[in-house]
Amino acid sequence: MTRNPVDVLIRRLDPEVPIPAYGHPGDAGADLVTTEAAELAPGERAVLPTGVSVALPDGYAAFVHPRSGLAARCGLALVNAPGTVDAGYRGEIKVIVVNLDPRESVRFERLDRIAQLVVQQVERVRFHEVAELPGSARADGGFGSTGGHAAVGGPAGGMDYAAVVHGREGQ
Ligand SMILES: O=c1ccn([C@H]2C[C@H](O)[C@@H](COP(=O)(O)OP(=O)(O)OP(=O)(O)O)O2)c(=O)[nH]1
Ligand SMILES: [Mg+2]
Repeated sequence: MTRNPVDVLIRRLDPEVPIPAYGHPGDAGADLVTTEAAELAPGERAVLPTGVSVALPDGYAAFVHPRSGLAARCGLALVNAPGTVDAGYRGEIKVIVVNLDPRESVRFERLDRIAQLVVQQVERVRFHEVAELPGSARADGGFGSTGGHAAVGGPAGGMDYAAVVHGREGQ
């Protein structure tokens, strides 16, 4: 089943820039181009303009993701991947690239596709401060803890999540 597309307003700041397009049906990302040619030495980074700005509907955000082909072929990464474009941002979308190849420079021509934009619905949350968090199977096991000794504490032990949240409403 195909869902209706979400409408996003876009402004071209450069008349030669193509409207971001999905390569295939079902693709998550629409490609962004750079309007400036650039050459990055190994380890060098740059903030590249894309020539577009957007107005996303409330409740959405757009994420600037790397293109895997450039990552595999040239070692190109996005410093802040994925870059977050807020619904209220009306400025030009920029792409913060870095050349991670230790030896080779990477060169872009004007209008080369350098990144892809993924538009997603995002939740807005309310934070409820509590003295103790409910238990969980993972508990405080952090990086690399899976597969070691068993986590202490059962699922949601000792606290009714909904009661804590709803019990505090109106306070
Ligand atoms: O890859 C990116 C990431 C962000 N932005 C724009 C849109 C986003 O809404 C704004 C701010 O980004 P972010 O919140 O990540 O940066 P910040 O350092 O937290 O800045 P601010 O204090 O303005 O929120 O910059 C881009 O154009 N490209
Ligand atoms: Mg921010």
